[in-house]
Amino acid sequence: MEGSDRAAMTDTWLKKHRLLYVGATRHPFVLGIRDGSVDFTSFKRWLGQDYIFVRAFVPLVASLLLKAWKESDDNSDVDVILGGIAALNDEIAWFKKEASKWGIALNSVVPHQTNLDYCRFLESLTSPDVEYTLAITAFWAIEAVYQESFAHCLEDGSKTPEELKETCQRWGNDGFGQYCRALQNIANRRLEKASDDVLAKAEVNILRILEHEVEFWNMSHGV
Ligand SMILES: Cc1ncc(CO)c(N)n1
Repeated sequence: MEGSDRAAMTDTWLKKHRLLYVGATRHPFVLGIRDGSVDFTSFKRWLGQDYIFVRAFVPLVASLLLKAWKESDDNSDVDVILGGIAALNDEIAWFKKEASKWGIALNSVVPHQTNLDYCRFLESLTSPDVEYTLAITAFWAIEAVYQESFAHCLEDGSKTPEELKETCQRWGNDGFGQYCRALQNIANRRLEKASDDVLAKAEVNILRILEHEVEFWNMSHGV
């Protein structure tokens, strides 16, 4: 593929895999939050499982910071990822507060198989053998799905229940949107210079992530 076609590789992939991307970001669970029909039992199931997922996100972002520091040609990558670590620290504190509001004992939540499968995938990305380009592209895709999903629940015309607005704000706010775009810019810059082999792997990872995200929402619905 010619260099010019790679300028925004992530956009090319999202267009190419549009159906799957829409499946991950406009899932019935998300649409249920947006139209107010969501069942709070599903929401609580999601909250407990996502706390487990977010904890498994910590080693991934830590490994990413190390890779950026060692491999990146641009210092500001480390700053962006460090911002992600700070956000994750807030997020974990927020999960604890939110769980107590809903009467969920986080320590006794049993991880669902779907969640374990996704966490195992995250763990595979923490390996030092995984190139920085692959890890940052995957990290962007994971964050982008939540940003796009929850921002949709805050758009004009949405009927998101008051109790769920804070959750939607967490990932749907403009600051998180800017952070996702910063990750996407890093991914695009790296992908532009990547070998065909890395490009092919990065695309496969994005497909896997979108599939995992659909399964994760399905799990919240109890299907
Ligand atoms: C399942 C899942 N995907 C993405 C994110 C974004 O951080 C999250 N918290 N949980």
